[in-house]
Formats: sequence, C-alpha cells, structure tokens
Amino acid sequence: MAVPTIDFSNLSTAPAELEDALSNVGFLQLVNVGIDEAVLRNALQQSQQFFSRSADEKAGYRYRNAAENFGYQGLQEENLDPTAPADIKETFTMRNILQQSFADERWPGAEFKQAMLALYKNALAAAYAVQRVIALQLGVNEDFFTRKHRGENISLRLLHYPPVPPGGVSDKQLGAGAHTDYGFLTLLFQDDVGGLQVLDKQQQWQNATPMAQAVLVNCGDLLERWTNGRFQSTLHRVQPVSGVRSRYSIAFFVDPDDDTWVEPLPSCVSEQNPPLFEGTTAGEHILAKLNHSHIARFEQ
Ligand SMILES: O=C(O)CCC(=O)C(=O)O
Ligand SMILES: [Fe+2]
Repeated sequence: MAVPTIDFSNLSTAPAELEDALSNVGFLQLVNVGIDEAVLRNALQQSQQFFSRSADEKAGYRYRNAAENFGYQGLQEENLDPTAPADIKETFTMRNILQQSFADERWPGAEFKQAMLALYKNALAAAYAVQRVIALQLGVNEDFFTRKHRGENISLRLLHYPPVPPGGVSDKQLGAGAHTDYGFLTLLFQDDVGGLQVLDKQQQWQNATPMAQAVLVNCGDLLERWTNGRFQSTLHRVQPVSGVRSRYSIAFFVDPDDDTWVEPLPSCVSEQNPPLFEGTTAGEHILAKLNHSHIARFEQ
C-alpha cells in the first residue's frame, strides 16, 4: 500500500480520488490545497525555537487539562498507545485559538502566537475545502460538516521528536505509539526526517514518506463512524528518531463541536450494510480518548 497523492486543484479527479484514498488507505498526500509555504515555514521555525528552550522555561507554559487542551507537554507524558511505554515526544497544543483567547503569559511569545494563528487560519480554510468535497461525495449538503466544526475541538499541535541514542529505548517505546486519530480528519505537516508509519490491510507497517509541498491528510474515528466504516480511521505510529537530527511535525486536528451527534449517514447504510456504530456525541468520544492517552501512564 502506498499513500496516494492527490492534486486538490484538479476538480474533475480530486473528489473521487479523495473518496477512494479515504476508503482504501485512510491516508493521502494532498497538494495544491492552499497552504502558504511561508506561513508553514515560519510556524516550523517558531516550533524549533520553542522546543530548544530549557526544560524549566518550557515548564512555564504547561498544559493544564484535556478540556482546555492548550500548552506544553514534555517527553513521556502521553501514551497514544496506552499499552506501550510513553511516547518520546514533546508537544505544544493550541485549541480553538481564533475564538478562544489565552492570556499572554500562556504563549511563548508574540511572534510565536502570530505564526500559529496564521497557520491555524490557513489550515482551517484548507480543511473546510476538503470537508465540502467529502460532504458532496457522501450525499449531504456541502456545508453539512463545516457547520459542525466551528472550532471548539479544532487544534493545532506542534510535535518534537528528539533523537534517541542507539539502544536507548526499550523495544516497544516509540516516538508516538500506535493510535487512530479521534475526530473528523487531521492535516499533518512533517519535515523531511521521516518515521511516520501507517498500518496496511495486511497488518504491515508502511512508511508515510515525507513529501515536499504536500499535506498528509488522514481520516479520524468520527468520520469513520459517520461513513459506517466506509472511510478508514487507520492506525499509525511514529518510530523513535535515530541519528542526530530531531524530527518536527505539526498536526492540525479537525474535530466536530462537542454537541455534534455522530451516527452513520443514510448514504452509507443499507440492508447489506447495517449500521456498525451506535450514535455518540463528538464531545464524549474526544474527551474519552484524550483522557485515556494521558491517564494510562499513571496506571502502568
Ligand atoms: O508526528 C506525526 O507525524 C504524527 C503525530 C500523530 O499521529 C498525532 O499526533 O496524532
Ligand atoms: Fe495521529
């Protein structure tokens, strides 16, 4: 299985290719979706600067709770796979920052904040464009999904995977443990280091090789539920980084508003395809998964 590349500007082929990729792989590389390279570069630069600060300084911007979903989390504070050792990554998460204002002292700096607001805005416009195409493919109104994603569960997350010395980690310890994403879809911007892997239908891990100028897009659990399993929320993980260079990535999680009721759409259900999922609110699903990946480390 290769992760397919789709040119979003080709209106005659993109919708069907998008549907095909989400159904068969759950991941795709999207080009020409309107991401401004300078905005992305600036955000990555700010991310590198922030993570290079001392542990003490970074601790001043700590994450407080899953409901707020904002701030810095250090190495081994999260288990995306609750059955594995904690992830060797540090993160800075920013939820709903176009509408929710966090006090200045919660931000690492004014330039950092400006850079993140710009990327958030740019990524949101791209995500809405993709959602409109998906809606039409699924036989609902074009704005069916965008109306349910007003921002309260949309977040931008900077990730830093420092290199680990050979033999420095146990067998099962990863940069990010195997998991599926919680929401509708995720846009991922990765540097050229590599390490992200996607599980294929033969249960083999395949590299999602970084591709310049492309955004990696993947389907989350709630889109899988809406499509009654037609679109796949695929397991993925990040290998620990060896060598000398750190890996940096930025994820943009596009998740529905808390009160959104998610159940299989009529176009995805038939006599041959009875509903596989019960209805749930998006809020319940997201909070349960967030808590699960943070609480697990206290139980080990
Ligand atoms: O950093 C990456 O490449 C992937 C991170 C990821 O899958 C996640 O945070 O959900
Ligand atoms: Fe993920």
